[in-house]
Amino acid sequence: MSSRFFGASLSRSSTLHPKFHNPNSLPNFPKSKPIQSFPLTPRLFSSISGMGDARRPISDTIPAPDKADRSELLRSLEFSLGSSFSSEPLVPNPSPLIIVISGPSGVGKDAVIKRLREVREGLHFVVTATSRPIRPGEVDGKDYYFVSKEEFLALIERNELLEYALVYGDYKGIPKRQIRDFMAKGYDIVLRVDIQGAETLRKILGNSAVFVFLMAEDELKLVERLINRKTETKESLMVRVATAREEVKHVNNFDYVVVNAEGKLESAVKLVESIIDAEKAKVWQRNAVV
Ligand SMILES: Nc1ncnc2c1ncn2[C@@H]1O[C@H](COP(=O)(O)OP(=O)(O)OP(=O)(O)O)[C@@H](O)[C@H]1O
Repeated sequence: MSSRFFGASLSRSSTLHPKFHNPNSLPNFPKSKPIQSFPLTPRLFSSISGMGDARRPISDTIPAPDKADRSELLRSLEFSLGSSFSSEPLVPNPSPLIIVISGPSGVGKDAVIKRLREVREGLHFVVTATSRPIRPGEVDGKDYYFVSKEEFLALIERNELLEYALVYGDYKGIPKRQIRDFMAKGYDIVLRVDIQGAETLRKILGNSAVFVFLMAEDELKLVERLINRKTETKESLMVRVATAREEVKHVNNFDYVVVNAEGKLESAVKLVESIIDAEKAKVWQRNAVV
């Protein structure tokens, strides 16, 4: 982690997305003491002594606020303080975040992410690469990046995947390049992974990413949600529910837990947004490097 105010993270990407960052307003922070804009030390006194009378009280050189006009007052304050007032932002743009959203099957990961995509700008939802054949209705580059098994193995070989797994005979993995490219443009990155994937990512990214665990309000509601979705056979239902029981025990490896209660999807999405907002306001930023 490094500080938004004092650390190396002060040098920000200059390729921030134009939609939500004005590149002209990018702060050009000095390398040291970035928020000490008003040095009230020797500089002040040297400028006053330069005026001829070091013993003269500072207040004598500044017109009364109710008599002087604003620009005159500003100028004399600047003169007395020995430097002009900067209109550069005092707080630099926050570092792009990596947000890992996970939780048991049926908790609503896709539902939360779909809504987040609608309500929040500046997020990039990572598209996973897979060696599984494309299914009817799926779009390459939107649902997944569909690659052959050989291409997938080449991605592994070239260390181009942040994390990958073999799921029911098909490879699935997170392309690093996609994350790098979007972070360089100032986007925050959202990764949707199962609990095992989240555990692997925690080992790789440590505290440099934010880990959010989605939870249902109770076990019964979670099972009902899976039944209502009508996507599972009785066997897969059994496996998913049994796995979910185990998975909720892993909540301690996460930074935040968000309850996606029945009929309260909107509140869950708002809470995820608040987590992102709070993370962006942190003095000590998690600077993820992929
Ligand atoms: N807050 C909610 N209230 C009621 N129903 C919900 C809520 N959130 C999600 N659902 C519904 O629950 C079902 C499961 O949600 P979803 O498919 O998003 O879960 P998931 O965590 O992505 O599951 P999986 O890991 O199996 O893909 C869906 O039918 C979805 O519409």
